[in-house]
Amino acid sequence: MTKRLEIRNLSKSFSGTRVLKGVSFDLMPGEIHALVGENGCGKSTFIKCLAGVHDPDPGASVTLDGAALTLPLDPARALACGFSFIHQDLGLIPDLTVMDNIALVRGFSTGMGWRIDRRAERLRAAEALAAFGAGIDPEARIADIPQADRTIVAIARAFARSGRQGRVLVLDEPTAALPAADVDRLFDALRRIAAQGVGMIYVSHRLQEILRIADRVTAFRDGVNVGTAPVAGMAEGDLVRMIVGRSLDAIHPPVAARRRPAPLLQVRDLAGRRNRGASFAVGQGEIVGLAGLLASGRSEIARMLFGLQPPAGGEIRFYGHTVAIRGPGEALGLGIGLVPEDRLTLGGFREMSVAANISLPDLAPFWRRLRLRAGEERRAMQALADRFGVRPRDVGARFGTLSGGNQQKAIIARAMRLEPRLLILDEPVQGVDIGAKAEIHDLVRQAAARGTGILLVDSDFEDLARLCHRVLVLRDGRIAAELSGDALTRRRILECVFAGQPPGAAADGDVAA
Ligand SMILES: Nc1ncnc2c1ncn2[C@@H]1O[C@H](COP(=O)(O)OP(=O)(O)OP(=O)(O)O)[C@@H](O)[C@H]1O
Repeated sequence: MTKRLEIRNLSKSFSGTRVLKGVSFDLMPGEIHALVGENGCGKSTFIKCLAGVHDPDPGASVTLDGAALTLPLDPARALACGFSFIHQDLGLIPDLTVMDNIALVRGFSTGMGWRIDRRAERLRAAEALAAFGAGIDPEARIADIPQADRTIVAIARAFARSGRQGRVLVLDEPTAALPAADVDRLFDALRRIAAQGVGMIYVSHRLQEILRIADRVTAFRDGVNVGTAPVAGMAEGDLVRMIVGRSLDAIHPPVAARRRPAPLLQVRDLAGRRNRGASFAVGQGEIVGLAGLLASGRSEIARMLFGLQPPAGGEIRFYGHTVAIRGPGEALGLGIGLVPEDRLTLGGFREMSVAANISLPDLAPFWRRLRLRAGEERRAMQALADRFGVRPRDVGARFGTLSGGNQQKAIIARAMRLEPRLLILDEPVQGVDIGAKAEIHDLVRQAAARGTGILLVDSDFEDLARLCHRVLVLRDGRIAAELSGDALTRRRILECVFAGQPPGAAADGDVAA
């Protein structure tokens, strides 16, 4: 069979540094080919070369269905060739309907007098969606449909835009924001698309999902393809060895149960837009998890405690004193740190250096006699970035040039540098590779061992069960369950999160993790 895509000797350098080093890769029609590797190994750069965003170094060749493509590509030509790219930010307009979102990219059908022909539009959208078998209503608003369906609409829109059935679909962490039940729905749609002959490159750090959906997997390490293998018969450990070159079995010891510690944070009847009265406490040195479905109000609690959203009611006590936290400055002043869920808008400053991003909230230690000791600041930030494994090892680099996972590590370094008394982590290992995840978890444990109280929002229930002393399950705006000791298992968290959901929603292996 002719290969759908055959890439040979693909290299890419930035200012003389080679980040892709002669990569070869191939994709068959109808194949789902996972691309894995540690943060910064070059996955996004590889994809951007195919998308025509980056020009590869001379010497590469790309063949599509047996025909050689002239390099470099540009975005319009990549699209015309039948490449479609689905990024984590789907780029849909939530207030518009499904059909308007699709029509926006390929132009509206017009009838007499150039009026938009809604019936024709509806038909075209229904046609574009039919291939996915998801039964999505073209007239539904994007904001009102499940997360998985939004991804499906984004794929239908990408295919509609390329004006022909897509030949290569590239998905970048498509399940990152999906609740558990939605993952299966998306996977069903992906299998249907594959059955029609579309080849897929599927970038993800979620190894369990790769084992479920992919036919083959390729691992990159430091810009080099270190292996391609069929997924059938593989276990998670095999994937880990492919990615990091060794086994990580010993890195995740479960946290021992502990006696109730001295209270640090006490929250009573905290209400917001989603929360209808949450009451809980976090003790010194305690790691408390918050579990729930997407939009269950977990992140809202994080925002209210960090002063990013005023509570609609309730009381927050910190070290026994009632406090009003009117902004992040006041939160920081109290000793509350946050690693936000959305690192792109709330997290880092892309144009500033990595060092400046880490040191920003507190430069005081480096001011002496009215002068900022820049060299000293940079050395201290370098040491910190090294401790958190930020790559590349140059804190003078622009933050925006770091890979997604390394940006996340830098933001965690920034929050932990201030040694907060309460550290709120909202999806801290999202987009972070398996080795770095183990390191971040170790750092969280170490911070707790020094007495920091940790409030952890995480969609990976396995991680919550391993890392936390207690897990609070949010449902319908309230804390529906509290799990600790022997009851604190992934299975039990799943059951509590999905209680009241349709039967089967909490089936084992159904979690977005
Ligand atoms: N525009 C750029 N300028 C300089 N260096 C860059 C640029 N874009 C990427 N890099 C570097 O290229 C390397 C590969 O980054 P890339 O984003 O491809 O990694 P990745 O495998 O996608 O990582 P992640 O899993 O964290 O998303 C990194 O060291 C990154 O800092």
